[in-house]
Formats: sequence, C-alpha cells, structure tokens
Amino acid sequence: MDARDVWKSYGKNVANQGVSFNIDEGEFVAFLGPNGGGKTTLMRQIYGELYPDRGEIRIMGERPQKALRFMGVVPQEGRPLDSLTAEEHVTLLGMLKRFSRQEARAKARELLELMGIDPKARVDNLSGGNKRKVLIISAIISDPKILVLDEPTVGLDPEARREVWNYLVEMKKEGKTIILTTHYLEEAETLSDRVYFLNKKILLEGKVSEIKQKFSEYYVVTNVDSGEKYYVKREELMEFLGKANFRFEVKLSSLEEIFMRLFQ
Ligand SMILES: Nc1ncnc2c1ncn2[C@@H]1O[C@H](COP(=O)(O)OP(=O)(O)OP(=O)(O)O)[C@@H](O)[C@H]1O
Repeated sequence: MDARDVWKSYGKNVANQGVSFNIDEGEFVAFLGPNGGGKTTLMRQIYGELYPDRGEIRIMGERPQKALRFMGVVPQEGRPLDSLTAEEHVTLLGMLKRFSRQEARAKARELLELMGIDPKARVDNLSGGNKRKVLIISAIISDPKILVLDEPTVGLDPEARREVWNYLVEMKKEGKTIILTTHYLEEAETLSDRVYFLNKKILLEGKVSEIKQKFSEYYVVTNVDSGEKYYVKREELMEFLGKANFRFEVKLSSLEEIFMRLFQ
C-alpha cells in the first residue's frame, strides 16, 4: 500500500499535509499522534470514505474505493447495530461481504465464542468493550487481507485489550496487513512492526526498536519534586547532573517519552 503526498483539508483546517508512506503486505503498522493529528482523516482516505485533495493512495495497485473488497474496517466512531444479537450482527456483515447465511453464522459463532462473547446476547446489552469486540469481529469475519482499525481498543479494560491484542497477533501470523491508530503507545510498541508519528505531517517513521535506538542517546532527567522533565544527550549528562540543584531520577527514553518530545 502506498500513499504519495496526500493532502486533506476541512475548509481552512489542514488535517493531512503531504503524507507519504509505504506499507508492505503482511506488515503491522501503527499511526500515533496527538488528538487532531489527522489519523482518522488518513484512515478514512485509506478505506475510501474520503478522497485526498491532492496526492493518491494505492492499495494492491488499486484505488481505495475498489480495494475495499480486500479490507476489514473498524471506524473510529463505529457502533454496532443495537437491536441485533451479536451473532446476527456478525452474520449480517459476513453475508454482506462474501458468505452464505449458514457459513456466516457458523463463522460468527466461532469467532464470538473465541472472543468470549455470548452469540445470543443482544448488542445493546453488551458492555462498551464487548461492543467494540463485535465491531472487530464483524470486520474480520470476511477474512480480509487488510485490516484498518481506528483506535480499536478505546474504552476496553486491560483484559479485553489483551484479548484483542492476542487476536491481532494471530491475524498477523496469518499474513494479514494491519494498520491501526492508537493513543496507547504500549499497544503500538507491543503489536507493530513499524510506527508513524503523525501530526498533520509524518514526523518520524521506523521500527520501534530503531526509534528507541535513535533516541537512546537522550536520557530523561526528572525533577522528582516538581515532575519537570529534561531531555539530555548522553555526552552532556554528567555536566547537566553536576549543575542540577534538585533531586533527580535518570532514565532512558521510552516510546512514550519520545512521543512527548515530538509533540510537546
Ligand atoms: N468532518 C470534519 N469536519 C471538519 N473538521 C474535521 C472533520 N474531521 C476532522 N476534522 C479536523 O481535522 C483535524 C484532524 O482530525 P482527525 O480526526 O483526523 O485527527 P485524529 O488524529 O484522528 O484525532 P483523535 O486522535 O482525536 O481521534 C482536526 O483539526 C479536526 O478538528
């Protein structure tokens, strides 16, 4: 999947500013960025709901609207249809995409049970987390080659989030290409092969380990009384600490701190 110089504005508000990226088949890529950084706008262009003002996106050689048949999507504000049971919901999506009713129902039951959801439960009686799971299962039932997940684990408790993660790891093992946006850096770090930091533009791209390496020359010095943080290069650390007239703690940068540094 390639994006080349993608621009997208809402009136005067520029959401994506010359975004380019390249995602290989089977890769797991996370887009990270602050609120309003343009992640959802980019995802909506990937799954063909919005057109770029400039530039283009190609997915398996095709335009997003055509490539949608290869994709499973969980939109950010997506909500399942409340009046159905979990099984009916997933079955319906399976039928819309490719399966007969019988096939879709069998697959729906299998996936729901795997994710710990009672197939007969009505969607409106499910917890927020389980509703998200129903959406994710509805996106994957058709066995898409590409998964686009816009903040798929928002609102999930840590256990439910782990279950979704485990499932996504399985999906990756099956060779699927997975693109997700998240605010949970731990999620990006745990799951993805590569991350893009996006704040309108792409600010940084790479493997989590490479990014960490790049920033490994920086130490985070925290004033333990005020909580203030300083980012200090390795070679300047001794001099900095020698002059510090406060109680401090020194640590290597985590992905979270790299994020803070880029977006502060
Ligand atoms: N439908 C819309 N109409 C007008 N402006 C919009 C619309 N959708 C998004 N925006 C604006 O575009 C910018 C990018 O928003 P977007 O939702 O793509 O960012 P995001 O990174 O997904 O944010 P968040 O992490 O908060 O979900 C923001 O300034 C937002 O206010």
